[in-house]
Amino acid sequence: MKDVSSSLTTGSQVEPYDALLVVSFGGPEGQEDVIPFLENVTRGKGVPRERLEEVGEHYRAFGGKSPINDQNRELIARVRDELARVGVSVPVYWGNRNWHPYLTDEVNRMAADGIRRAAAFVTSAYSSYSGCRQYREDLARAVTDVGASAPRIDRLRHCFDHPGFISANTDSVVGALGELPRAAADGARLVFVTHSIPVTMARESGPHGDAYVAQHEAVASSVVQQVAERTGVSYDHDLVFCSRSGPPEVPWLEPDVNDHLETLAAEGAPAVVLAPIGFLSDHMEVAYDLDTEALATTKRLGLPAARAATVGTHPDFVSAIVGLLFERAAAERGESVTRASIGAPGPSWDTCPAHCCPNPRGPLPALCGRDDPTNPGADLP
Ligand SMILES: CC1=C(CCC(=O)O)c2cc3nc(cc4[nH]c(cc5[nH]c(cc1n2)c(C)c5CCC(=O)O)c(CCC(=O)O)c4C)C(CCC(=O)O)=C3C
Ligand SMILES: [Fe+2]
Repeated sequence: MKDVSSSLTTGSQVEPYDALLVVSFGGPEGQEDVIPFLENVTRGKGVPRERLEEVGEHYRAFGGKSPINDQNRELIARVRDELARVGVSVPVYWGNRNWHPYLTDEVNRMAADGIRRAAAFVTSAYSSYSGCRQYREDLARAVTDVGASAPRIDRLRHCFDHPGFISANTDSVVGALGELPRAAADGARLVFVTHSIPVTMARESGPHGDAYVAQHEAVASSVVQQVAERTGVSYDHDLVFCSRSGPPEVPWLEPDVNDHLETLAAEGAPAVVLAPIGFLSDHMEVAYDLDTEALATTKRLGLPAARAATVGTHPDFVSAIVGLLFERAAAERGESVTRASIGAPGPSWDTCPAHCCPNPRGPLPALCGRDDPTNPGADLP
């Protein structure tokens, strides 16, 4: 494996890029932001009113402030530190889909700063319409809104398979095992948790379908293996889902984490670790759906439980982001790169194939795919 992050340090490591753009979901910063934020998220999505009110209450209970923006500020600070540490000077920008700083405003700022070509790190590790193409549509809209002065933007590949993402998650699981009562820890079940999505969205995810679940299963088994190497214990594990939305008649991925905890308790599991591998930081889904709701379920069941940390600003995850930037830059310079990757699906791809993660409501312009007319490698359907 070519370690691009430790080679000689000059700005040339990021050529042809002159900026890194972190692209995220965004979240409200106070009570008055909650409704407009939720309107942004759910516009045209057919989310029932009762669900919206319920989720609004989750935000209200936290003072109307989602943890996600502060987490992103912290992540960006650590990425800047890491770039400085390896001697690379490149500006880092931040734009969101659903809240300030909005992507279009940030791309405008990049254009004003003279940025010509940027690499985008999207804070979503896996393939799905919500986590992949929808961000590519957001980028297309931002670039169109800004017009001719907008930079060209390349999205960095999904990070689910990156060794730094896997090892950061392993560290978190080992840490959580250490919080369990000693007698119960060795028999603990590792319960990996991610965001539920509609079954049809899961079926159409990735270049050949079914990528969303396959990628999570691969991460879960890589982490289980690394945990076994570190602790000497081979833990049983499951993949479960949280934060189901949508109308009740539309099937979403199951089992729900709370239902699964009931099952484990009935089977006599001595303890559980909840490992939120589907979330890169402590989003509202983690703060509410896991730390509030699922941990209340374990308490009611008398099941000892610990929640593993999200990768957040773990140093391995921060250097994974910088590694992905250097890897892609080298590939764009025409150098041959070995992609750092762990797990059965193999390294994720730079440019999405034409029908990857389709929009369930019909096609919209999207950057960074083979069906993107602005992409020099376009291979239009
Ligand atoms: C796959 C996936 C990710 C992971 C990838 C990624 O990170 O992008 C993700 C992230 C997030 N989802 C978030 C919040 C919300 N998601 C909603 C609704 C939905 N999510 C969906 C999927 C995903 N969502 C889907 C299929 C819907 C139904 C509506 C639709 O088809 O789009 C709703 C509306 C209410 C509701 O329906 O629950 C809210 C408020 C926040 C911010 C949290 C915070 O504030 O800390 C984050 C990071
Ligand atoms: Fe969501």
